[in-house]
Amino acid sequence: MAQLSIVSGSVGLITLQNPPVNALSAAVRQGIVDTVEKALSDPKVKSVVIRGQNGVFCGGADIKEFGTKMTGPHLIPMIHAIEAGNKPMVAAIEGSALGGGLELALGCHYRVAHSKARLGLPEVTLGLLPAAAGSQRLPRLIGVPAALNLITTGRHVTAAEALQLGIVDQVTDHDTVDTAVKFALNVAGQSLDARRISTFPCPRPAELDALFEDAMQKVRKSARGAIAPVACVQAVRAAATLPYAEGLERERELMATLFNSGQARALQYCFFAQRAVGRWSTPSGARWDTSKPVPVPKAAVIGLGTMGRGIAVALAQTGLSVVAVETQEKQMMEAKQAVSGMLERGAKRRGVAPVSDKISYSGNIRAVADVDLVIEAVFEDMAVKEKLFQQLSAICKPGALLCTNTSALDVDHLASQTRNPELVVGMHFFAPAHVMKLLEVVYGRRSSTQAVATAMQLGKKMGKVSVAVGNCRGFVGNRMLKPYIEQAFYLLEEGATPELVDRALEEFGFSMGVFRMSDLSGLDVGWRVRKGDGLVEPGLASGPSARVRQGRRYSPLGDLLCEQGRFGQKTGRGWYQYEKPGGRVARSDPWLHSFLEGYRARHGLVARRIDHEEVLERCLYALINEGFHILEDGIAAGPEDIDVIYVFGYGWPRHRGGPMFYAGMVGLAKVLERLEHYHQAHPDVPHLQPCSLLRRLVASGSPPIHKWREVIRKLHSHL
Ligand SMILES: CC(C)(COP(=O)(O)OP(=O)(O)OC[C@H]1O[C@@H](n2cnc3c(N)ncnc32)[C@H](O)[C@@H]1OP(=O)(O)O)[C@@H](O)C(=O)NCCC(=O)NCCSC(=O)C[C@@H](O)CCCCCCCCCCCCC(=O)O
Repeated sequence: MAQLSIVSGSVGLITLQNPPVNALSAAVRQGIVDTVEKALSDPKVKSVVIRGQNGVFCGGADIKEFGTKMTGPHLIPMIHAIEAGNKPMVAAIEGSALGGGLELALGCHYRVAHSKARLGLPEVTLGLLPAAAGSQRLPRLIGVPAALNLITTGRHVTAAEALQLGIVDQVTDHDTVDTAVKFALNVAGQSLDARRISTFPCPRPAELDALFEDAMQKVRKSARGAIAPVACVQAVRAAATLPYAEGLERERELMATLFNSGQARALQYCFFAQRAVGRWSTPSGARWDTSKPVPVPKAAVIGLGTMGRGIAVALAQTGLSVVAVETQEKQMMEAKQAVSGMLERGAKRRGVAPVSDKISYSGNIRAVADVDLVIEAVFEDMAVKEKLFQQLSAICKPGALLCTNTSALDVDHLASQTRNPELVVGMHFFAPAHVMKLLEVVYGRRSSTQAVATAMQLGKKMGKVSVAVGNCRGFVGNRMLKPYIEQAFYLLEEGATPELVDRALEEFGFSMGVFRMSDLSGLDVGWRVRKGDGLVEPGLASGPSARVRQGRRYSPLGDLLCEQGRFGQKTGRGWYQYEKPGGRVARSDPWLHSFLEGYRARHGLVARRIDHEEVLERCLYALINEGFHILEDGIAAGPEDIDVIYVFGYGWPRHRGGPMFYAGMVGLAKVLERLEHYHQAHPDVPHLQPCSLLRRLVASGSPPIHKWREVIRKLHSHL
C-alpha cells in the first residue's frame, strides 16, 4: 500500500497506493511507516519524495474506516516521524491533498504542487476537525486568520492560492514528481531546523480574543447547530495560545467529542450518499453502468422566466451552445438583460471570461430544430405544456431529447403528447437553477434508458447532484413537502403562530422555516395548484365543512391570505410583513395574529399551547412518512436518494443527514409510535397514518439505513 524506490541515485520515492484517492487506510499508514523507516535508515537515500499513485496525492483518512474498529498505526506519530526525520521529505502534490492528505504533506519539510492540484482541510464537512495535527500545524505555517478560514469552511484552495498563502513552496505545470525529485536533490543535506512546522511559534495576531470571538459568532450563525465548526475554532485557538504539545492534546480531546457524534455520522453518510445517487437504477432494470448517454453539444431552453434563465445560464457555463426561446417580447428583453448579468457575475466569481456568445435568443420555437436536447420551462400549466410537447415532437430533429422542468406535473402524460415518448424525461431544477446543486431526473414509464442516462450525465456535467426518480405528483421533493406544509397550517389552526413554527424548524437547522419559505417562494404558487386540484372554495367562511375537502381535513388559511392579495415577499405581506413589496426582512405582523384569532373563533377552534417538540414531530414525521410511501412505491430507489434531495434542494440541515437518516437516528419505532399517536388525535389526516413500509421495518427490528433496501426489495417481490 506504499512502495519505496530509489530514483536519481539518491532520492527515496515513496508512492501511496490505494486507488482511487489513496486514502490513508490502515494498510497505507503501515506502508508509510515502513517505507519512511527504510528510507531514513538507507545510507544511499539522501532525501525523500512522497507522492500518490494515479495522479492523486491523498484524499485523507479513510472515511470508510470510521465507525469500525480502527487498527494500524496512528496518523500523528506517523507524520511526526516524517517531520522529525533527518532527511528532507518533499510532498509531490498532484490531484488532491485533502484532510489527512494535507496533514501528511504538512509533516513533510517541503511541498511541491501541480498547478491543477487542490488542497484543503475539509474535515469540518464530515463533522470532524483536522486531528492529525492539521489544526496545530496550519496556523503555525500560514497564520491564524487564514487557517481559521480554511479549517472552519473546509474549502479547497487552488495550488496558486496555496502558494500565496505559504502552504506550498513551489507550483509547477510540468511533471510534479520530476519537479519534486529535482527539488529533493537540491535540498539534500541542508539543515531542516527551520522546516519543521510543529516547532514554529504560532503567529499571535493582535486582538486575539476579538478575532476568535468574531470567528465563533460567524460559525455559530452559519453552522445552524453544527458542532464541528465550533470545535474547529476551539482547536485553532489552542494552536494560537498553547505550546504545540498542549495544543495537540486539545485537538485530540475535541476530536474525541466529534468522532462518535451523531452529526459526524450524518455528515459522513451524506458524503457517501451524494456519491451513491450517481449509481442510479430504475425499476425497469436500467442502470448507470450499463446505459450509454448520448452527447449533447447543443441544447435549447424554452420559456425565459426565472427558471428558464437560470437553466440557460447553467447550460452555457457548462460549455453547451444554447438556444433560448421566449415568445413574449417584454419577457425576452428582461431575460436577456438578466442572463447577461448572471453570466458576468458568474464569470467574475470563477475568474474566467463570460460565455455570453454561447447563448442565442429567438422568439420562434422553430429555432430548436437542430438541438440535441430541449428543456421546457414554460408556465406550470398542463394545457400549455401539452401543446408545446406536440409542437416540439414535430419540430425537433430525430433523437432529440425532450425534457420538462415541471415541478409536479405528469411526465408520462407529456410524453404521450409526442411521437417518441421514450425521448421524454423530467429535468426538475431548483431555483435559482444556475446556483442550486440539485436536479431531479424524472423517468417516465416509457423513458428510454439512454434518455435517463443522458439527462443524468448532463446534470453531472452541469455540476449538479442528479437524482433519478420515478414519476408521480411532485416527484420526491415536492411530494414530501405537501404533508409537511399541511401540518404547519394545521398547527396554526390549533394555536401556533408562524413565528413559533418557523423558530422550531430553524432551531432544528433549516435555513428557513416553512412560513418564511412560503413568503419567499410566493403563496400564490400553492394557491394555483390547489385551485387546479379543485380544493379552493371561496365563500365558505365558517362551519365544519369549510375545513374539509374531498373527505379530508383541509386548511384554507393559505387561500384566505391569497384572497387578501398577501402573496408573500413580492407583495410585502404574507405570513409576515416586509418593509416594502420585494423586501426580504420578515417582521411579525399583528394583522396576521388577529386574523388567526378571528379565524379560530369563526370555526370554533380553541387555541392550545403548542411546543417545539410537537411542531418538529408533526411536520417532520409527516414528511418522513411520505418518504416511506415513496420508497414503498419505488419512486426513489433508496433512502439515500431522498436524503440527498432534501439536503441539496430543500435546506434540510446536512448535519442531520436527511429526513430518512434522521428517522433512523430518532429510532424508527419512535417515529412509528408518534405517528400512531398523532393519527389517533387527527384521524381525518391521512398523511399521519403510518406507512406500511415503516411498520415492516420496525417489525424487522429497525435495521440500519443501509439495510433498508433489502426490506424494500422483499416488499416489492411480494407485491
Ligand atoms: C478526493 C476527492 C476530491 C476526489 O473527488 P472525485 O470526484 O475525483 O472522486 P469521488 O469523490 O467520487 O471519490 C471516488 C471514490 O473514493 C471514495 N473516497 C474519496 N475520499 C475518500 C476517503 N477520504 N476515504 C474513503 N473513501 C474516499 C469516494 O467515496 C468514492 O467512492 P464511492 O464508492 O463512494 O463512489 C473527493 O473524493 C473528496 O473530497 N474526498 C474526501 C476528502 C476528505 O474529506 N478528506 C478528509 C477525510 S477525514 C480526515 O482526513 C481526518 C484527519 O484529519 C484526521 C484523522 C485522525 C483520525 C483519528 C481517529 C481517532 C479518533 C479519536 C476519537 C476516539 C474517541 C473514542 O472512541 O475514544
